[in-house]
Amino acid sequence: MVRDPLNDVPHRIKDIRVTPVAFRDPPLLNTVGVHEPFALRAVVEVVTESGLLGLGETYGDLAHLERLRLAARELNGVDVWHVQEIARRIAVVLAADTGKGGHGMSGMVTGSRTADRVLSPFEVACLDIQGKALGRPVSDLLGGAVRDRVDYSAYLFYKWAGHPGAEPDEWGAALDPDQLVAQARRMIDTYGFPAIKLKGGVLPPEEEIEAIKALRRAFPEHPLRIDPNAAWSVATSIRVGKELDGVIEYLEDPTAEIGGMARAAREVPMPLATNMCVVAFDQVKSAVTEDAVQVILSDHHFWGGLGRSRTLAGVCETFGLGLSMHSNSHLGISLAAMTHLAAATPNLNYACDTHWPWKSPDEDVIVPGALTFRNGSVAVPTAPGLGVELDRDALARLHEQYLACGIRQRDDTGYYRRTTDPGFDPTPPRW
Ligand SMILES: O=C([O-])C(=O)C[C@H](O)[C@@H](O)C(=O)[O-]
Ligand SMILES: [Mg+2]
Repeated sequence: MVRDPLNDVPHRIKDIRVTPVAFRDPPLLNTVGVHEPFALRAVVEVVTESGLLGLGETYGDLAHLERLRLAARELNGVDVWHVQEIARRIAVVLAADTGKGGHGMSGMVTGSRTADRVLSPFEVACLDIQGKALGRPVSDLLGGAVRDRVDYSAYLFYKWAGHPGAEPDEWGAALDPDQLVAQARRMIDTYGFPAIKLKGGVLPPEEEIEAIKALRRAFPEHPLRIDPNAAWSVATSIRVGKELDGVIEYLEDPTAEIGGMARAAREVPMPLATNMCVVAFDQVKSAVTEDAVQVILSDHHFWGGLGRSRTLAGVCETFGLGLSMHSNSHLGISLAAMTHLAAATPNLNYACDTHWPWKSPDEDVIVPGALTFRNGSVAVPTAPGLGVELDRDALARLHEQYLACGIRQRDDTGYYRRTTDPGFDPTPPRW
């Protein structure tokens, strides 16, 4: 007899645990400041009456944690197949939420929807359980993998040699083109990444243009991108865009807002990409009408999970937009989710972002071995669900680290002011 796992055992939610964790993070510079010594994440565990465990990962800022816990209390008894009911309950409980408080992006992504950010880890955990119930990988639940490996890009950052007052880290300083090329060389030698992204908006644009040109000379075959997180005026964006004609595959968020991006897009020769001015479905219409962006970087952490990210992919396909993938500092549960999503998204036509190389290999919440990089790509897990297993000892260690580190909200600007320049003002446009 063929077992019908959908019907013979209900997979109703019995318990949800939300555990904040902290892991070491190098002093990576961006236009709003610098990464603090620890990055925060939250691990969401959903347990069903049938005894299955699903995993999700999301931001670890205190305001977000409080919302996750509020939402978790509403979800007991819901069947993990009823993600729409989960979304409805979360929308109801957050209806009066003004969206205030950090959520892990240090002010760089501000327009995403609170309910979508909260839904995401629960949805991923439910998909993990659904996959385990059926004995199928999450990519199968999303329509099936169209590739068995997912490409990621080398995500370069300007950085200090070490955190103020600490020893230099293993990567050392990267504050000029030669040091960035050395950073890229090391990252590509180690991981094999087929594309390169530079986090810009840190130094005057002329210096960042020189860095991109140095990367082009050193890596003639690698597609390149630069992302100043809207640090430039429209005029500066146009100047840099023209200067980098034929050098970069896309220019990511050179300037703020759909209107600014639209004006820049009319003048620059390459596609403009965004994970800042189109971060929710209600922003797509004006972006398309104004032809403000040609590539959207999806991110299941703020688009409301993997299912809604597949919907975004359909929207991009409909309007002829390119699709790439954004990341923040993350652990293995997120990497697994990103990999399943990318595998099951045929029109994801760029190497995805990942902060993975910046994380110490000995710090994660999953049992090592499920996700490995080869030639810049990760094999799509084929085990049921996400295909990763929670390492409880590691979770406890990183939770202790969270309690000890004292950081409760990502604050790149505050850290930069405290350590370097009390008068630092990241208000865009900086150039
Ligand atoms: O593409 C992006 O905008 C990002 O990756 C945002 C991140 O917060 C990045 O700027 C960082 O880690 O500093
Ligand atoms: Mg970006």
